[in-house]
Amino acid sequence: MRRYGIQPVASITDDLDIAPLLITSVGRLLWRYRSELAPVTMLALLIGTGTILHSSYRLWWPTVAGITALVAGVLLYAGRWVNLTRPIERAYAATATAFAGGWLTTSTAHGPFTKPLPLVLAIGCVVLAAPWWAHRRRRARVRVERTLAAWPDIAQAAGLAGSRVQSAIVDLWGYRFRLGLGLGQTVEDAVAAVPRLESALGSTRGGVRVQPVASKKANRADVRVIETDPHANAITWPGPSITFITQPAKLGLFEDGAPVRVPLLRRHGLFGGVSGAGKSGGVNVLLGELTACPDVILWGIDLKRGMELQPWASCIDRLATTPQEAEALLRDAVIVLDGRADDLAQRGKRVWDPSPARPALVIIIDEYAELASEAPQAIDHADSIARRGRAVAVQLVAATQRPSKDAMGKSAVRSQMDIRVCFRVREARDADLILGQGMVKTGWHAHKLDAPGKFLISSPDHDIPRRARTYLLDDHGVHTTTERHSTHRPSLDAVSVQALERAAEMPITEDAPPPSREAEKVLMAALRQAPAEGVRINDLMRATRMRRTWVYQRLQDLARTQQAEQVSRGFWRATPEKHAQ
Ligand SMILES: Nc1ncnc2c1ncn2[C@@H]1O[C@H](COP(=O)(O)OP(=O)(O)OP(=O)(O)O)[C@@H](O)[C@H]1O
Repeated sequence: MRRYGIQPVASITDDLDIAPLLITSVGRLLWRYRSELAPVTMLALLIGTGTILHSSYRLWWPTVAGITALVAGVLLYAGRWVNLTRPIERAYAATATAFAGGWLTTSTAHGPFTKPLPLVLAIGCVVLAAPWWAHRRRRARVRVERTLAAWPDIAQAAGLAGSRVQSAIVDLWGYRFRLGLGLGQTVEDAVAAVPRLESALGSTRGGVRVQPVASKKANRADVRVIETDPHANAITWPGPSITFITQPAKLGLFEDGAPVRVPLLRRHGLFGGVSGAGKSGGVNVLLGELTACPDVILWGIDLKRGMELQPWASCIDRLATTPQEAEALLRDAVIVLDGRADDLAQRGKRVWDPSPARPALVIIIDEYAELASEAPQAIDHADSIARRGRAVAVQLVAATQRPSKDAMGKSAVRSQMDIRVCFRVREARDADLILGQGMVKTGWHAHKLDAPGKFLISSPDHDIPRRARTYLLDDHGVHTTTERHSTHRPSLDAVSVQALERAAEMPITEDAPPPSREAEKVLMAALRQAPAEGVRINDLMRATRMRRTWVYQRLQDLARTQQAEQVSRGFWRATPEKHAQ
């Protein structure tokens, strides 16, 4: 009994020990549920502040009212700055601020416990708390914060002990966080830890991606956890995202739901991937965007008898469906290019700024490999456009299954492609052909893309292998888009038209053998006689009586063998050393 008799004393002592523990636990709970408790905290703060203001600064109520109106207005109109991206979120923030500020203003003047202020506050808090508690993004953010709070344990389990979470962003599709890697850990270590991370973070298999960060810092990695896959279903094209080619076009969505924005002006594009991977789908989206621009004129080459591009015919200014037509089209594109180059030189300008009156010329070539095999002459022109077209806004977009050297004809075309869109390829190394040598090794695994329309993009703005999916523009979509856009198509500008007319009048063909050989002699002589500042291409054309393409091609050849050099833009002469020899 005695033993039991001392029990209460012992329990009092225990209670005293437990008190700080209890306070810490309650504190921890309050901190853990701070987001859910925010409306209660707000209510307490308002009563406290109202009491202080009423007792000591009663006359300040107009200031409180003014600040309230200002903050509510700023939230409503500029809430984006504080990550309130949706209008409904901004409206909520402004309403809550107006209510809290209005209540505080009144209680500053009359006292927080003056009737009916307590009742108004209670009702207001309950009404405003409901959307707060229900808000999906807030709840997701809290869930992610709680998951990442356990990061040291997760990192330990995944073999990344010592790494830290530096920042996290929650979006519609999941969340991503920036990882500061532990001493000596690399992005490759983080990539290798992906299956363990998936398990430790409780995500689905394949739901975690690790990427190097854009700044290329070796001790950082971006981890993306996909909870809802935006690529699970086809994403319908939402309509054109641009009205001028100067704006970046949206081609689809990345896995985090972010749009794939690509500036198109002064860039050549290559779309590659196996049959059925979605190249034509990608080209359709591109056409949907470009046909919405009144400062772009479109030409097309489709040697599959127009199967792919014919549906766009009403928006395409010129469509070639046979090798002969393709060759003529590209030859004319080079003439346009030269005409524009001359026009710029005369105006003392360096680049052609597209406008509806002077549109950019974009040439879409479906199945480029077929062009290379069926119209090899055309490849010379394509090569010329790829090399010199950017400044004058004459651009190429080529789609092909496998852009090998054979299929692409001259390799210059491939190397000049600034935007590479790689759909699924059969073998890993094929991605190198589309994206560039060595890309597969650095994580550009296009062979792992698992659905049509999924792609990797490499361009000056996208240098990280992030999976994306193009929007889907079905036949009906193409039909309605062409109907809508065909009424706003521009015509070819006067400079280009005149260049084409002049060329049509010129009797000499560039591939007639005897005059060509004669012309080569004349060209070399003219270069040798050129003054120190060189001779203009126009003068060389006149002297040789050959077209610009021919002259330009020979000059390139002579430059390669160091027999001629470009002194300044458009001025050439024979290389002095060779001349002296
Ligand atoms: N973004 C996408 N989302 C969903 N499905 C798509 C997408 N893109 C393409 N597809 C589907 O994949 C099929 C094949 O696509 P597409 O014709 O574009 O492939 P391709 O690479 O051009 O093939 P080919 O080289 O044989 O012309 C389409 O019929 C379409 O149903």
